[in-house]
Amino acid sequence: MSRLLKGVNLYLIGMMGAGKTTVGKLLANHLSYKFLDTDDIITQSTGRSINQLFAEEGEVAFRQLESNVLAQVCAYTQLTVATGGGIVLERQNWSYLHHGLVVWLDVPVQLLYTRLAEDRTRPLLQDSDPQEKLRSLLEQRTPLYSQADLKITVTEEQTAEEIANKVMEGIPGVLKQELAK
Ligand SMILES: Nc1ncnc2c1ncn2[C@@H]1O[C@H](COP(=O)(O)OP(=O)(O)OP(=O)(O)O)[C@@H](O)[C@H]1O
Ligand SMILES: O=C(O)C1=C[C@@H](O)[C@@H](O)[C@H](O)C1
Ligand SMILES: [Mg+2]
Repeated sequence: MSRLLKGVNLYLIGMMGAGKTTVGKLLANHLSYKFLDTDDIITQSTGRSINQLFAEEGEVAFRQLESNVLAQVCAYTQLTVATGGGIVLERQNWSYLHHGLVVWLDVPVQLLYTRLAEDRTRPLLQDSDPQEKLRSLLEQRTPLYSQADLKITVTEEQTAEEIANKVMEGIPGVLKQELAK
């Protein structure tokens, strides 16, 4: 499969809690690719947590950092990249994402909420009604996530390994479509 992909990067997009980081690491193993996480690169390079960056610099500055990181990452090949949930918001980011193959992990709000209920590391969820916040963010972003090359619909009972396998099974179909263009 990694030969079929010819080193083309795999970008995982989707809401916070969708499993981009968890599934991305497994996919990197399957493909013999390196794994990168744009959120991790930002926190490591700034020495600050995502919460700190949102509080001290604001979301706009965070989005700029995120775009800078993506621009640098896409210069490399053989990468599986877990992106931040909001990477799809900046139009310019799509020109970077489309250098590679873009996979949307589509997870229902109820499941996102269950996974993140105890999590305090996602600043956008520090809201009086986090479930409603997730619903409205997903509604707003669905047209953007839909620009992915491959959509994987995730259900509650699927393990991360099963989801990674589903992505692997979906890749040849996307490559065929690309060749037919
Ligand atoms: N298939 C799965 N089954 C059960 N739990 C999962 C699954 N995938 C991910 N999780 C759990 O859900 C939580 C969120 O997953 P993860 O951090 O991978 O999401 P993410 O898409 O990277 O989120 P963010 O955009 O905020 O970085 C983690 O606690 C992870 O262990
Ligand atoms: O969905 C979002 O906008 C975010 C998701 C996370 O990955 C982080 O990038 C940050 O918490 C913002
Ligand atoms: Mg993540």
